[in-house]
Amino acid sequence: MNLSSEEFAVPRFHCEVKSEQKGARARAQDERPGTYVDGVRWRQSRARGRNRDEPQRPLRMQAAQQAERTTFGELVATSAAARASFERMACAAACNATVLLEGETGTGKSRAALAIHRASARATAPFLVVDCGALPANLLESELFGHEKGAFTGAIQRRMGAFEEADGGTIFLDEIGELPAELQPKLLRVLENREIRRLGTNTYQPVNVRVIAATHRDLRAEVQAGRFRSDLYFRLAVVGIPLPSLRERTEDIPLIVERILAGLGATPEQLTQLTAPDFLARLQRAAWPGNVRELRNHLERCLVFQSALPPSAQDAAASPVAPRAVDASLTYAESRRRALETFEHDYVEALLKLHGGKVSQAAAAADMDRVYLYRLLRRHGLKS
Ligand SMILES: Nc1ncnc2c1ncn2[C@@H]1O[C@H](COP(=O)(O)OP(=O)(O)OP(=O)(O)O)[C@@H](O)[C@H]1O
Repeated sequence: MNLSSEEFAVPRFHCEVKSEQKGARARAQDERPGTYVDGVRWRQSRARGRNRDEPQRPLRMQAAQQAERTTFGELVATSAAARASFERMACAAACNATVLLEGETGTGKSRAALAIHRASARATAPFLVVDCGALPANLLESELFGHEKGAFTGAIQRRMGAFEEADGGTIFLDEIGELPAELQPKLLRVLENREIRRLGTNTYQPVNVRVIAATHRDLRAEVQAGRFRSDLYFRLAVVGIPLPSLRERTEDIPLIVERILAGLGATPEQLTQLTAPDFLARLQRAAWPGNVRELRNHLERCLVFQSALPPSAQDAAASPVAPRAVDASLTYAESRRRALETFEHDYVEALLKLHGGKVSQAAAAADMDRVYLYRLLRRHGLKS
């Protein structure tokens, strides 16, 4: 097919090809400038397999594989959507390609990245995490690529960057959608040429690192809006893995609840109480904007308060059992950790509410670092 566009500038996503049950469908992505085939505007085309069985065979194989994989690393699921993601993770582990994990906050992106690394040939080499949203551009550049002594004020000694430290292993670039614009071409270069340049030097050195990136943003929309470089997006999304939100797969909730409670060391009585059909049905009806992380935090609160709390933070805070929050059968350290988690959650939730959702204002009023407040909000599933 000979496609030509009306103008020289084309949309960043020109055409989408999707496999369907009986073949594939290609569809134009943007009305402007439009796509023309022999002078006729083209919107979509379908391609079918040569015989009926041809497209069915891989689909059947895929279905059989999906039926088998209900876990990947510490992630568990039974829904078709999550199992399809697990299959992709397994494929990603078997190769060296760059991976882009896309999903809302708390859907398990960090755990998926670690599990891919652990299942890969690089498992015994380092796994390094860099949060691209946590640092200003100059510090992030040094964090990623390192710096020479005197490269900038305060660079009192030479420092290795994460890419060098992760040599032979994997680097996990969390919140890649927050990568400052000035660093985007630098990361692109690393992905294309597999070489880095420390701040303060003019020479490039080779690196052998597998990149897994994650974002809670719709990165394609960021590209369309001109905030994220399309060439970098395509370099990152060689293997794109979507992680579905919890509300898109409420059938996974019982299994996930069991897994989380076991991990939290729930007693058999607590397990019975918190996996009772009524309680699970309530959990399945809740919204969980913070996804599995929020569900996990809620279950932790249930264990602390020794009660099947209704799945709403406000209800939980108003629970009459709150004053009996101490469980002396736990170690002091564990009990303290859980109480602190609950306090942190409730504090930052109330703080943000008080300041109408304005993070900078809330951080200033609470005398907290804004980046730290963001981190807390994300950890507790209160902000994506
Ligand atoms: N399918 C799952 N099965 C069991 N636990 C899960 C699953 N998905 C997520 N979790 C748990 O939810 C919590 C949050 O996961 P994780 O930190 O990987 O999320 P995330 O998507 O990286 O979040 P963020 O975008 O905010 O960084 C972890 O405790 C993780 O173990």
